[in-house]
Amino acid sequence: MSLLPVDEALERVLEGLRPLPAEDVPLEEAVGRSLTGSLRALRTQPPFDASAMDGYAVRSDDVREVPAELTVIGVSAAGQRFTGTVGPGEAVRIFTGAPVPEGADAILLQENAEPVADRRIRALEPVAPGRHIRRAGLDFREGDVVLEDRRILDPAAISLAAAAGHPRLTVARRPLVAVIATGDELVPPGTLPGPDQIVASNSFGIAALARQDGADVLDLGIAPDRKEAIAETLRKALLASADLIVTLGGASVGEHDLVRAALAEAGAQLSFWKIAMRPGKPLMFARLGKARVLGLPGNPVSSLVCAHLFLRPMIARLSGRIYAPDLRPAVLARPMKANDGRRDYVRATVASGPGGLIATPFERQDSSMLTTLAAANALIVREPHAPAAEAGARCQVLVLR
Ligand SMILES: Nc1nc2c(c(=O)[nH]1)N[C@H]1C(S)=C(S)[C@@H](COP(=O)(O)OP(=O)(O)OC[C@H]3O[C@@H](n4cnc5c(N)ncnc54)[C@H](O)[C@@H]3O)O[C@H]1N2
Ligand code: MOO
Repeated sequence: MSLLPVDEALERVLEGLRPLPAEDVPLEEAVGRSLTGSLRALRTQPPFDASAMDGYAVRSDDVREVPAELTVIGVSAAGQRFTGTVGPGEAVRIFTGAPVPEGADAILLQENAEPVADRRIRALEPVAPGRHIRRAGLDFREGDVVLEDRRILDPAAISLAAAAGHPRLTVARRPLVAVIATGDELVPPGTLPGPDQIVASNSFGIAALARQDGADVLDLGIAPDRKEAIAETLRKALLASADLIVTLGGASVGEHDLVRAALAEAGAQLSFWKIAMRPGKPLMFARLGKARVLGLPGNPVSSLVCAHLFLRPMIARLSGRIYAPDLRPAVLARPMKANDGRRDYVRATVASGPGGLIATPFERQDSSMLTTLAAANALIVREPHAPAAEAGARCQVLVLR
C-alpha cells in the first residue's frame, strides 16, 4: 500500500483551517497571542517636547559662550510642568521626562553646570539647539499604526500597545486541544502499574507542547481499549467545543488498535491513515463535527515527533500565526545508511562547528525511547530513498530547541 507523503499529509491537515474568531483580552493575558487587525495609537508619544536628561532647560543662545551664568526661575518635573516662559539669561531646573518649558530650546546637563549662588548656576559647556529634547511624537503620533495585523504580541509589542493607550487587545482566540490517551495498559504517573502495565506519558508531553504554542488543553484521561469507550470520549471532546482532538495510541493494525473504528462510530470522516514517515507511520487525520482529529501513534517518540510536524502548524494556523519549522543545513558527524520509502526524522544533537552546524545522530532510534528524544536538540530529516551518506555529507536538520 502506498503511503501518503509527509508534505501532502500536512497540506490536508491544514486545508481550510482558519484563525479562530477574535476575542478581547487584557494586556496581561496577551503575551504570545496574535493581533487581529492592525493597532492604531490612541495618543501621541511623547505627548509634549520632553527632556531626555536631568539638568536645566536653557536658551542655547545664552550658553553659546561659556562659562555663562543663568538665573533658575523654576522647576519642571515629570508629571508637573513649569508653566512660565524661559527668558534671556534664565533657566529652569528640569528632570528626565518633564515637559520642556516655553522659551527653552536645549537641555544643559546637570554635570555641565555648577551652582554659584541661591537660584544661580554657571553653565560650563555650550549646548546646541534641540540637544537632549525628545520632540512630541518622536515615538508615534495619534492614529499611527503601531502594530501590524497578525503581529505576535511579544513583550515589546505589549509595552508599545500600553504606551499607545490600549488596556485590552483583540486577538485570535486560543485553540482548545483535547487530548485522549487510549490503552488498557496505561496508568497515570504516580500510580503503581500492574505487572503488565506501563505509565502513560504521552499526554503530558503533547499537552506541554500545545500549551507552549499557546493552546488551551483539556486532558480527557485514558480511554480503555473499547471502541465505544473511545467514541464516548471523542464525543466528550466535541461537547467541550475542542477545536483539535488528539488521540494517542491505538492507531496501528492490531486488534486493540481501535481509534479508527471509534472515529467511525462517533461519526468522523477519515481523511488519511498511514503516512510515509518514521517514526509515526500510523498517523491518522479525521474531521469530527467542527473539530479536527489527529490520531497520533502510541509510541512516545512517534507521538511527539508527529506533534511537532502536524499539531504545531495546526495550532499556529488556528491562533493566526504563521508557522515555519526551523529547518537548517548541517553536515553529518557520522555516516548514515540508505533510507527506505519513508521520510525519516532521526534524533540527533546539533552543535556549531567551523563550517556550520554538525549533526550527530543517536545510534539507537527505537520509537519507544524518550531518553534519546529528550537528549536530542534536532531531528535529521532524511528523504525517502536517500542513498547512504558519509560523515561530512550535507544534511538537513529540524531544530527542536
Ligand atoms: N503489524 C504492525 N505492527 C505495527 C505497525 C505496523 O505497521 N504493522 N506499526 C508500528 C508502528 S510504526 C507504530 S508507531 C506503532 C503505533 O501503534 P499504535 O498507535 O497503535 O500504538 P499502541 O499500540 O497503542 O502503542 C504503542 C506503544 O506505545 C505505548 N503507548 C501508547 N500510548 C501511550 C501513552 N499515552 N503513553 C506512553 N506510552 C504509550 C504502548 O504501551 C505501546 O508500547 O505500532 C507498531 N506496530
Ligand atoms: O512509525 Mo512507528 O512510529 O516507527 O514506531
